[in-house]
Amino acid sequence: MKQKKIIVCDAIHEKGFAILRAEKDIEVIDAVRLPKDELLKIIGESDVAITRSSTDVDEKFLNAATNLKAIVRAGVGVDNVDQDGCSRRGIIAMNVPTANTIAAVELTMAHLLGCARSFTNANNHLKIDRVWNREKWYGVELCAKRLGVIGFGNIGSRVAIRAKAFGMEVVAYDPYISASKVTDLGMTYTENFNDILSCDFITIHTPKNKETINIISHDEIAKMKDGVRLINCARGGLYNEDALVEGIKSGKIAFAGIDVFSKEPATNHPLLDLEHICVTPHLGANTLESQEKIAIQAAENAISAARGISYPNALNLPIKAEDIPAFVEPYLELVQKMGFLAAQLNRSAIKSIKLELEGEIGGYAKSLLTFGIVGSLKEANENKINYVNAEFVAKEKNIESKFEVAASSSGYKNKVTLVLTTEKDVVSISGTVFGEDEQRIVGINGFKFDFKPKGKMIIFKNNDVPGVIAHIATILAKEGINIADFRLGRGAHQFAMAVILVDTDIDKKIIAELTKLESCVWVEYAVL
Ligand SMILES: NC(=O)C1=CN([C@@H]2O[C@H](COP(=O)(O)OP(=O)(O)OC[C@H]3O[C@@H](n4cnc5c(N)ncnc54)[C@H](O)[C@@H]3O)[C@@H](O)[C@H]2O)C=CC1
Ligand SMILES: O=C(O)CCC(=O)C(=O)O
Repeated sequence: MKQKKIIVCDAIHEKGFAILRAEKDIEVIDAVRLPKDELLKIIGESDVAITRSSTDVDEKFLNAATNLKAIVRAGVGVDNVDQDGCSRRGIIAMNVPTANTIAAVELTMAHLLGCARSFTNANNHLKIDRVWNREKWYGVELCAKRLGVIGFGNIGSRVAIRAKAFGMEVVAYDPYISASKVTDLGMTYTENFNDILSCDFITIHTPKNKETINIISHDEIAKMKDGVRLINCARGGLYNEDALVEGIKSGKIAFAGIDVFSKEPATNHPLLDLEHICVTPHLGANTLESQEKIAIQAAENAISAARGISYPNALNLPIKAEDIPAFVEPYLELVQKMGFLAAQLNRSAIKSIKLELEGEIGGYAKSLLTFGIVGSLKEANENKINYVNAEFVAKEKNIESKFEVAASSSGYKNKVTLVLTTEKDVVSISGTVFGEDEQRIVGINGFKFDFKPKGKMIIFKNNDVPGVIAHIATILAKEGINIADFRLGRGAHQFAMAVILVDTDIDKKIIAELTKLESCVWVEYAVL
């Protein structure tokens, strides 16, 4: 029997190795101590790789991994795994989502206490400098202080519960959960990010993605209380690191507790030169218990994948290609993009996802719905949602998912409408495919359009009065934003909607300016 090769690229608990070595059909390659350029020379032999945050699964890695079938990220965050690159090469990317939750929660609590009492500094002062100075290290109490929690998932919610036990008042910001998940715990849920910025302590527990990178930067720090204390045990770069350095140097930030850096290992980072900070070298998951659990799960999942039996927590497993005729394929991609767009236009806890299908495409409603769910939930659940678990995750979150098939009545041969209902609003997006693969969005909330689902776009709903286009164009021109395309949809009533495709990223300030226009009903920025 030919053995399958599983390569372990980063340190995992010995129990994981023991599980791998016990299987006769598995050959284990221990590459833990191998320099990363050497790893690339041997990765080509392996069927499955187990990695942690020290190995970037990037273009270089994937180009060298010519025989790889699956990669198991032994942890939660998959921001260092190029999932699209994996999909393009047919490599299944998996993670181990909850085994290190408690470890990360408890390190966050340590940083929270460290931020309050500076005991890491006092420790260094006494042990290294041999100075007994009880006056320099006055702290503050957690009790009766406000803690802002950004991201109320597995880790954020547990940090909040522990902080509450310390007598803290917790305010949570997470647009992708139901408010009751927070309020049922006797905490405050907010949709207004400024409520977080006004807290005494702030901690972040979101994935790292385009929406969360720099979620706290210079402007946000400027709005904070003097003497605020900030913790980041999620990912480097969620707090802009230059802004952190500036804020700590100026004294605006009294103390920071930082476990993660934009570029790791971070042995020469300007944050390390500052006094009012406690840093740890990405230790969030490093407890014996967590590493044992992760290693066991990672090893078991890697074995299943090597044998082709199952791909637990697969992030990118596609629906069986042979069951899908060629004309349906672009619709799968289109529906996923429509879900992703709808979720960006309607950011709130999702209640239901419905597909309305016209034409022959109706015969593939179930597969299309899976892709629609993945698209709709991707933004808030990027670590967890995949084609395999989409329905299950939706059910677990009490999200109703359904479809309706009707005879073609709109004049299109095939048309799909995705209706996303959240606690805040209902957004419907219609799409079709022209020719073999010309995907088009043909409607948003009943307004007719015809544009490609691709790129950076501002969606602007307004009162249908003269001068609106000129006002928008003036604001964008002032900011040096080039308009690539401007599509207008007019409704039967007094409203109109514009889709403005732009060449460069749009920051929050521009959206805020557009919101202030008298004609504006709502405006959102989305990227597909
Ligand atoms: N320091 C370390 O060693 C560790 C770090 N982590 C990091 O912690 C992160 C969170 O982990 P979990 O809690 O297990 O993930 P999770 O998926 O359970 O929770 C993430 C939460 O963030 C929310 N979220 C997404 N986008 C948001 C936004 N723009 N604003 C506010 N909330 C948003 C989601 O709705 C979700 O509730 C991981 O993505 C990982 O990067 C995780 C484990 C260990
Ligand atoms: O890989 C590690 O050890 C860090 C864990 C982590 O950051 C994660 O699980 O997201």
